[in-house]
Amino acid sequence: MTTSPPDVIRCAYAELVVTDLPASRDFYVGVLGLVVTYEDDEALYLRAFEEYLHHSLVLRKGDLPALAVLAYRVRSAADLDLAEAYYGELGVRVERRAAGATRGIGEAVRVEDPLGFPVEFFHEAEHVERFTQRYDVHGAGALARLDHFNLDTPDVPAARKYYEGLGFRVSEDIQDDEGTVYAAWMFRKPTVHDVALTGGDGPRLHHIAFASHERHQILHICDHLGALRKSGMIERGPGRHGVSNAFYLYLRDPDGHRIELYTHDYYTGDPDNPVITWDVHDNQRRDWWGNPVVPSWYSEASTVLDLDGKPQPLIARSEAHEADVTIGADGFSYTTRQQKEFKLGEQV
Ligand SMILES: O=S(=O)(O)c1ccc(O)c(O)c1
Ligand SMILES: [Ca+2]
Ligand SMILES: [Fe+2]
Repeated sequence: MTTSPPDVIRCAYAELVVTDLPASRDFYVGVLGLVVTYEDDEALYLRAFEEYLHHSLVLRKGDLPALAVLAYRVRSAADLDLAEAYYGELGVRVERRAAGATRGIGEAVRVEDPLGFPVEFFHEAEHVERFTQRYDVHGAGALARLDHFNLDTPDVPAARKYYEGLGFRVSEDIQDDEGTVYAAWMFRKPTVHDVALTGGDGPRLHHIAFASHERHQILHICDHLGALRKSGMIERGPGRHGVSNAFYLYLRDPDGHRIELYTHDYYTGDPDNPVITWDVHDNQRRDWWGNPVVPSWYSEASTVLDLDGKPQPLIARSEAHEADVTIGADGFSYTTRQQKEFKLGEQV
């Protein structure tokens, strides 16, 4: 590459296609408590309480549940020209979008990246009220901000190299002793990740995650779903991750899109931040208490659209799938107590 990459600050918003806007509003606003910046019959523009840009999530009505775009904020308007040149040199499809092409977002560059994902780079965006201290509207399950995207992609080392080209650094990854890489977490903002690469058939969106400040907010959302008799929307957790150390919960929205609620990972901002590599057979890597990862978490993910709104064809992962290597939902693995012996986990 001769051109410099755009200076990415952080993951900034995602646009999901949903089939039933009122049902989605009941979940994202009624249960998750996200703030409606703007809504009409076609779309909902939502933000979490600490966010002052127009939105961090767009839900657009459509026939096929899918990811329409992942957006990263760049440091300056000049980075849009860098993005256009960088992706032009990569030989992928590049579109320049005028300010307002997406409500609340300024001029942008939208690409089909080398991994097959629709990705947008923007700098300008409309500022709206920041609800950081609007405790009068927070509610018990208040979410603070968008934290990361998690992407299913067949070749994790290739995806890692592509994101390193964009200036992302690895904070943690999962490997085996033959060097197969099952997942990697990469960041621009000084937390564990803005993007995670999960080895699997792709391109697919595995999840998007919102961060809360405290575990009790995540637990309240579990209780709230119970009160609505919608506890079935809980797919995995609540629990404590090994990777990232975050307390987590995974929900499936009315269309099956996976949303993670996440709190308390750690600071990664120094240049010598140590990389943590986990053994795929360590059953505390994905859940610090060793709870099994439910099979659907390994196998299911959202369709991804190209820039014409058409589903991207999938490329099958050729390396081993983590779910197989750990024999079902983490069925056989070891804990530090039983070094190298296998602990028979619960089969779910
Ligand atoms: O399950 S893992 O501990 O590997 C994990 C860590 C951080 C995440 O954001 C995640 O989705 C999954
Ligand atoms: Ca705390
Ligand atoms: Fe996550």
